[in-house]
Amino acid sequence: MILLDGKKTSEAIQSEIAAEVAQIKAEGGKAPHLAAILVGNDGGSMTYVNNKVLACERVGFESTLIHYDTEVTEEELLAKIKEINQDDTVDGLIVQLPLPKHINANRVLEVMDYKKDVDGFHPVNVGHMVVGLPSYLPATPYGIMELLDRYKIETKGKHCVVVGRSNIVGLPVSILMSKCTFPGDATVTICHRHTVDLASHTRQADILIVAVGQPLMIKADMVKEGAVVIDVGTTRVPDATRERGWRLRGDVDFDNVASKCSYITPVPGGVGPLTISMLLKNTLRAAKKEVHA
Ligand SMILES: Nc1nc2c(c(=O)[nH]1)N[C@@H](CN(C=O)c1ccc(C(=O)N[C@@H](CCC(=O)O)C(=O)O)cc1)CN2
Repeated sequence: MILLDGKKTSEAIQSEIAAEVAQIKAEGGKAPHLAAILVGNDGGSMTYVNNKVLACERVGFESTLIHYDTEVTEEELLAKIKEINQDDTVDGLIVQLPLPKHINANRVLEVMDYKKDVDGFHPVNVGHMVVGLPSYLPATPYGIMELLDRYKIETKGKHCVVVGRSNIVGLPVSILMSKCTFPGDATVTICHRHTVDLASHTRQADILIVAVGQPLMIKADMVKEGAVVIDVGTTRVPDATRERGWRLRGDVDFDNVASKCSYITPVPGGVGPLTISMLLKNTLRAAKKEVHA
């Protein structure tokens, strides 16, 4: 079994980005600039956004964090997004998800300038991704593709089973895996909450990607011998033995599944860190006007 080391891969990607940014600056160019909007005080969301800001500093980007109380109105949020759309000093904009229930996330994503949508969630970028036009790929699926690529894992003709159909991970990764690219060219099955006999599907997977947020849902008897297993889950579960009172759990029962796999991602240290590096990569591409002129 080979561990897919997301932390090490993420560090390598960030070093590559930092070198490119240093070069841009040395040639008199400006640093890429990411603006991040956070609403509310959810512990996980605050950690992720703070880590994004720290990662920006590490690679030499500029960043702006805009933090609203949970009570912010949708109108206020939309007005801020429109203001940033017009701000030529900002290359990339993200709104951390999930948003509070009183805010319509689709309206928020649609009002964003798709040229600055470095999360790749705007319908224009989603559509471009589907038909193979230049687009920002959503960071987590992009990270999964990067991991498969860097570890040279064969995907062509393989059966890839994706568990979960979210717009952030499950749906886009299933599209990317089915496309005629490397990694890709896989035969893809998407499973979700209404799938009957989930195990009968997951057991057929050469590549199993799980993104449901249900700790330890995938047990050893649900995985084929020699499968590649990508665990996207990062749920905080109470744990009194830890100083912070919780620990992170993936969707896969790693301790019992790992020995059956050819490759597997750990949690933490698997797909999560790549999400941040691929966001940086998209922001760099935005600054270079590489995706949309
Ligand atoms: N606007 C967005 N919102 C959300 C996205 C996204 O891509 N854009 N994805 C997730 C959360 N997410 C990034 O925002 C994210 C999740 C996990 C990690 C990560 O590094 N996880 C570490 C553990 C970190 C910890 O201690 O909690 C790991 O798995 O090793 C980074 C980013 C939903 N919202």
